[in-house]
Amino acid sequence: MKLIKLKLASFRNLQNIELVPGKKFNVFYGNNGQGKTNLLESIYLLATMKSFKQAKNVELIAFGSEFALIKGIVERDRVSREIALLLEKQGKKAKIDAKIATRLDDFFGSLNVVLFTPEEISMVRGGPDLRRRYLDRAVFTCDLSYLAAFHDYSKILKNRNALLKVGDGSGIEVWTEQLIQAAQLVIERRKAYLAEIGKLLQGFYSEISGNDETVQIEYRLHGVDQKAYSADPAAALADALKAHAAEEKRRQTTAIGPHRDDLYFGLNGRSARHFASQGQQRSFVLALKMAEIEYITRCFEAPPVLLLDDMTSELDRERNQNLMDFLKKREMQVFITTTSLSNVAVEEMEDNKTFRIKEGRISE
Ligand SMILES: Nc1ncnc2c1ncn2[C@@H]1O[C@H](COP(=O)(O)OP(=O)(O)OP(=O)(O)O)[C@@H](O)[C@H]1O
Repeated sequence: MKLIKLKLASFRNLQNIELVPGKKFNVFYGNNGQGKTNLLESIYLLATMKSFKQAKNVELIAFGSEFALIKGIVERDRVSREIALLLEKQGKKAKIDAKIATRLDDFFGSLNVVLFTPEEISMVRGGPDLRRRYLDRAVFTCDLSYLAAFHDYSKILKNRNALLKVGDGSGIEVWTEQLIQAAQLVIERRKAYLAEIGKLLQGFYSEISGNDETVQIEYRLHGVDQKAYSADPAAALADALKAHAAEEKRRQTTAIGPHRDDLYFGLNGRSARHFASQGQQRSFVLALKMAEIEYITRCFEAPPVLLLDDMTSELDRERNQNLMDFLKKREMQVFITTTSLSNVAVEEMEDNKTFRIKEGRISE
């Protein structure tokens, strides 16, 4: 999977861009605030329809403009397609080969991306919502039907919460039953994904850290007994909801379910969130991303495009070198941003293209 052309109009500070990236390493350099991250954000949007900064459309459209346009020509198995995303203040419209994309699988899967930014260390350190967001997006990439399962669950949860807010609890059983069913579909898919990623994680962590530390990744049900869940998921969820009934009445919201679950990241048998150093946490996230790259490569039989935002300044020399070795071995297109070319070992990157970004303009 490769992005062979990118056109931007009125996207943030990138007013008018036409770019022909190379098939392997693409390095974008420039001072702070010139548009490097904006460029990666546009590619991410083209793949996922979402901003990795959770930005609203009005923030993505250049100041003073009414809309922004992101257009890319992508190539997979020697077939190229044009993806276009029109961002208006009220919404987004996607077109594939000039036809409006109406179904999910019209749009998704033409371009897959994996993103690594310095901020993503907060996935280890921060609250569970960041880990759930990562997990849901990762599961969805290879399993489009996950989105329907996730939306079903969210709808039922919303209805159940609405009833908890207004009523005396009557009629809740119907929603509880539906919630239990929908929750299982979400949890099972998340767990299945983690089982696969878990198998790959250790190898990549060792590769990146160059030591023999051990890593673990596990799904953590919130307020539900893990063993009871393995034996009988529906009964375990029902029991947990019963046990939380008083709390639910008091707080007027559903107390357990996938919307509260978390991921556990372990390092040498201890919580990476609480005990790992910054460097170890960074290696953990990077290993997770490498595992995701491998997973996507297997399910699409084509590697995703990797977006590395200003990451070279974040890793030490040895980890950097290990990352470079990983990238060199793969037929994967990579977009790297950096403040200075001296931060990245361009001379080691076979088949590289460098671009300078200044005040929203890109030159080779
Ligand atoms: N909607 C918008 N319209 C015009 N300019 C915008 C818009 N949103 C952000 N910008 C501008 O984009 C610039 C930030 O770009 P970006 O985040 O890509 O910087 P960067 O080159 O990655 O810098 P750093 O190295 O500091 O991360 C800022 O100058 C900001 O004012």
